[in-house]
Amino acid sequence: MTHQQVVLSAKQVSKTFIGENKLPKEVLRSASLSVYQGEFVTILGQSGSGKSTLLRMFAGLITPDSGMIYLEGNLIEDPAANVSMVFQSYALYPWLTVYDNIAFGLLAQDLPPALIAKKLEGLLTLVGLKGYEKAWPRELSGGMRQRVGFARALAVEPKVLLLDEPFSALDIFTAHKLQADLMRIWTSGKINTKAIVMVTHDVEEAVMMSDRVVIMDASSRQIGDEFVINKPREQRNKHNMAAIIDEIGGRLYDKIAISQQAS
Ligand SMILES: Nc1ncnc2c1ncn2[C@@H]1O[C@H](COP(=O)(O)OP(=O)(O)OP(=O)(O)O)[C@@H](O)[C@H]1O
Repeated sequence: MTHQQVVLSAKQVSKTFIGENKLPKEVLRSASLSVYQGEFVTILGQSGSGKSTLLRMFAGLITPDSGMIYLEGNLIEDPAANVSMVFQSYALYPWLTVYDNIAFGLLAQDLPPALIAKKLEGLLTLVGLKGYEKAWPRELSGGMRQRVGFARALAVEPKVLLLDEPFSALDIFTAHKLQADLMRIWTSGKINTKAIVMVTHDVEEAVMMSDRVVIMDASSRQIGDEFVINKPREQRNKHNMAAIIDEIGGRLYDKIAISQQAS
């Protein structure tokens, strides 16, 4: 895997929201993060530290007050067509079948139904949804719904896939199965996606899946520590990754303690 070429980057982005109490809340302060070709980067950090805000900026869903977001050198200012997002809550359309949910982005591009069917054939098999095309989201388990979420995101062949706690609503067995399937798809070379950025609270999940884990620092409101995970994924397990899981968990704990003291 080559990591030289930057695919996605946040350059000194800042964001202040006006909270429900009408007071400004600074969430990001000149934060920067570059994601390289072939990289799976995970953002960890305490609740409210701005992880999802940064992820939504990468998708073009939130505009920074200052700073820039670039996808392959092009400024992202609006919802980006080449970027797909998967949400914790699945965010499926309940009035559409599994197939139509997955095809939604392609239908929006006005592609002919036969071409859409051709494009989706392999994907349905890849994500384990073959035979479920006519089902309704309400008929599916959480794991299967999230498979639809992944398939819908991948159907448009995004350059970048953004994952906002995609496994956290699932039981641990379903989550592990889906994580393994995503890893298989990601490393299979069958998708054209160049980089994945995930937000999670689960340190073990981050270490098992990522090439690099970064921590959003709630005090500086920037990306703080970074950990490169060099061990090949197929050789990683809970035991041989225990030291790095502990180190990152400890660092995270320290950051939370520091920011709680400051507030
Ligand atoms: N549109 C908005 N309007 C006002 N405040 C917002 C908005 N979006 C986010 N916030 C606030 O900004 C802060 C950071 O939110 P964000 O969702 O980015 O954090 P997070 O690190 O992803 O948190 P969590 O881990 O709990 O999901 C929070 O205090 C949140 O309430």
